[in-house]
Amino acid sequence: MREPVTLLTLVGEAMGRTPNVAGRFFGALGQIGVLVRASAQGAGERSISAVIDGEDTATAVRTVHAAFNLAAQEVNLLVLGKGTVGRELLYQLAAQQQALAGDQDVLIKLAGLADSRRAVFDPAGIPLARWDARLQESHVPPDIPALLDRLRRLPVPILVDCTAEDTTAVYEAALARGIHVVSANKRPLAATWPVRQGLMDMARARHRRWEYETTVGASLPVIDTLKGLVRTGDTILRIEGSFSGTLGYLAGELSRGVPLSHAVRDARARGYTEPHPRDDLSGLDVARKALILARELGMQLDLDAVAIEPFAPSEALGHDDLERFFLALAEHDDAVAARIERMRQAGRVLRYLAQIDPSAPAGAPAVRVGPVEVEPDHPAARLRGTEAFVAFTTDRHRAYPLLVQGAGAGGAVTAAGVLTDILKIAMSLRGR
Ligand SMILES: NC(=O)C1=CN([C@@H]2O[C@H](COP(=O)(O)OP(=O)(O)OC[C@H]3O[C@@H](n4cnc5c(N)ncnc54)[C@H](O)[C@@H]3O)[C@@H](O)[C@H]2O)C=CC1
Ligand SMILES: N[C@@H](CC=O)C(=O)O
Repeated sequence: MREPVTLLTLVGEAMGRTPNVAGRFFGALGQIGVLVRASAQGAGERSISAVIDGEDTATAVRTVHAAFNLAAQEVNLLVLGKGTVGRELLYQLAAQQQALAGDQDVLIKLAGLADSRRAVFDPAGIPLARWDARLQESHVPPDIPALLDRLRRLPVPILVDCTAEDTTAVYEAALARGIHVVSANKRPLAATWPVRQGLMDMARARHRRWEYETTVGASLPVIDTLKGLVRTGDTILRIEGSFSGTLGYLAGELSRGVPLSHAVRDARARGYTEPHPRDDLSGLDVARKALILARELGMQLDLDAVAIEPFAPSEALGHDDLERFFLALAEHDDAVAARIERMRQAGRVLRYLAQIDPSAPAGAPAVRVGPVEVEPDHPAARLRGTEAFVAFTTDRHRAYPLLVQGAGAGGAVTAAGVLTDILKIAMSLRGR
């Protein structure tokens, strides 16, 4: 037995007549990885005791209080990335923290924050008005395993991935430690099927949540809707739509006569594009989204099975350096403008569409993404700005596809979707 130990006792009237008191007590401790070394139930049915490691005392007490609604449910976040989405998430948290604690009994704390160069961690919670300064003051490099080790000791630990990196190893480390994951980042979901499936299995085996609603259509309820259709036994016949806020925005700007390179600069400045806009213009970002949806249907595909036609000429997309990239893109401004004008004269508009066809014949790609010249009566023709839409044609929604439509990119909507995913986890632990 490790020493020192703590005897944690839950005391209450009428315990013997209230169902599942012991389940909630031990379940709450198990959720945060606290080991119960010994346990006993009082003969008078008014107390339950557990012997736990002394170092777990504070966390265990807070967690048990929350499990019995004696205190707000504390949730502890480690946020990776403070770019467009991460930064906006922190602003929204700062604005909502008090209301969530008061109205929803959920106390969301920022335990840690990391960018690519440094990290800050404070188990008492980093004040949300000071996260920027605290990170600037830090000289600590982002040692992710060490940060996760500290996070897992706190009630309801959640890793929030607002980067655009390959973070599959980070998720593995988080889930192995019993940490929930919320992703805005599509890359781990678009990893090879065995890697993605391994993470899903790990989350399930450890009863941890992995939420990723914002990876397709920002805060639009695309993934929840699809999961609902699949779980209730509907058969998905086809999914199609315009999945990219950036490409929707660019198509609109081009049709107003804005040169391609200017419109892309503008979309990037507005926070719609991926960190490198090449990922949008090449079709890769839409391909990842389409793959994420296809996999929800159980289609065991990898990214290389997606047929991708780029939005902009591939030869313009080679440069890593952004200034050189924009210069190369500008060389194609006139040709792209001429194509848009030809479409306008023919009464059509340019859209970038994705199609998922689960029963595609052998040899034909089941998932394809690419530019399409659509007629004015096509649902995509009416999209404005960053609007995205996803149409689900199913056995039950055969005559009229089920449509999800709205802003598909941008810091504010995406961060709100990430916060919603965090709250889903917190609320489910409160039984709501
Ligand atoms: N901007 C949008 O409208 C939407 C973005 N997303 C996704 O959200 C993610 C973030 O997007 P943005 O905020 O727009 O990108 P961004 O480029 O503005 O921010 C990414 C941040 O991650 C940081 N970072 C890079 N490597 C890191 C590491 N190893 N550890 C910690 N931080 C690291 C970078 O320093 C940067 O600040 C991307 O995966 C994107 O696909 C999803 C839906 C919509
Ligand atoms: N770059 C993406 C951001 C959201 O996923 C887009 O424009 O759709």
